[in-house]
Amino acid sequence: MDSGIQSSSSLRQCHALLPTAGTGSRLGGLLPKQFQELAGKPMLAYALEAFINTPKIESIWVGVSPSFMDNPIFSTLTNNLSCVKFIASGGPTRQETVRNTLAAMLKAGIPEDDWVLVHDAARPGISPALIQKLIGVVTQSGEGGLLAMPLADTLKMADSNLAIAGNTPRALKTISRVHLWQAQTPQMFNLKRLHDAIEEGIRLEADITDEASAMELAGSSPLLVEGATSNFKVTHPADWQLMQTLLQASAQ
Ligand SMILES: Nc1ccn([C@@H]2O[C@H](COP(=O)(O)OP(=O)(O)OP(=O)(O)O)[C@@H](O)[C@H]2O)c(=O)n1
Ligand SMILES: C[C@](O)(CO)[C@H](O)COP(=O)(O)O
Repeated sequence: MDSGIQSSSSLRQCHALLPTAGTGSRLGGLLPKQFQELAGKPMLAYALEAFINTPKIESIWVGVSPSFMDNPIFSTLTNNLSCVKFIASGGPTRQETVRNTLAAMLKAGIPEDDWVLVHDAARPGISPALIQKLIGVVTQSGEGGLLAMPLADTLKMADSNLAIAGNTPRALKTISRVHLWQAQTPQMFNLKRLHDAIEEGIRLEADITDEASAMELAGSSPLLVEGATSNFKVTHPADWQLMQTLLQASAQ
């Protein structure tokens, strides 16, 4: 990886953005999940290392909750690598953290036309090969895209018992899974266009749960690039256990 953040106007460079201001409420624990130790190191370290080890990534911007900025974990995670910037841009929602970090990147002089790859700190199964695959498809087509997986299971619509604790919901109908994909990250878009799309989504109070949904709202049709099952999001305790087993096995 190059150490600076200079971009030439003739070449659109790629930057990573890791939102890390979540509280990890569904996982639990004393610290937000991205700072908890998973198979020997903080979960955030896996995603950081994958981007640091991807040669096409020029700089990495980590959106941190202002209350965590003083945490010594950040300098130990990267050995003070100058291409990794920790920004006090965390907001109350994921999309606000991403929007604030994009704004900080623009303010710091990253060219508006450069690419940004937004990746959940809670997806430690990402690898340089997968990041490179997304960069290859997106830069070749010139259009934004995301890693995603075609749905493998049969999909059921449940009745409203889902909302009532202790009740077993019933299937009302089966939804066709043809054309259905599960969105992963990274999600790669033009920096300024993504910033503006999320800004607009927030203004409209739209249900934008990932970067692609903000871009869809703005009229784009992002490319779906097949990811990997191992790139799942660590959300619940069972995900943590499974990821720990996978990471321990791959370290042997
Ligand atoms: N206000 C927020 C909320 C989430 N995130 C980040 O967005 C990614 C995906 O979010 P998720 O896995 O849902 O994390 P949490 O919001 O922390 O989890 P929970 O909903 O269980 O509290 C994580 O890297 C998380 O740190 C963020 O930067 N700012
Ligand atoms: C961005 C994401 O990981 C794509 O699947 C997902 O939408 C994040 O959702 P969360 O509810 O913030 O975990």
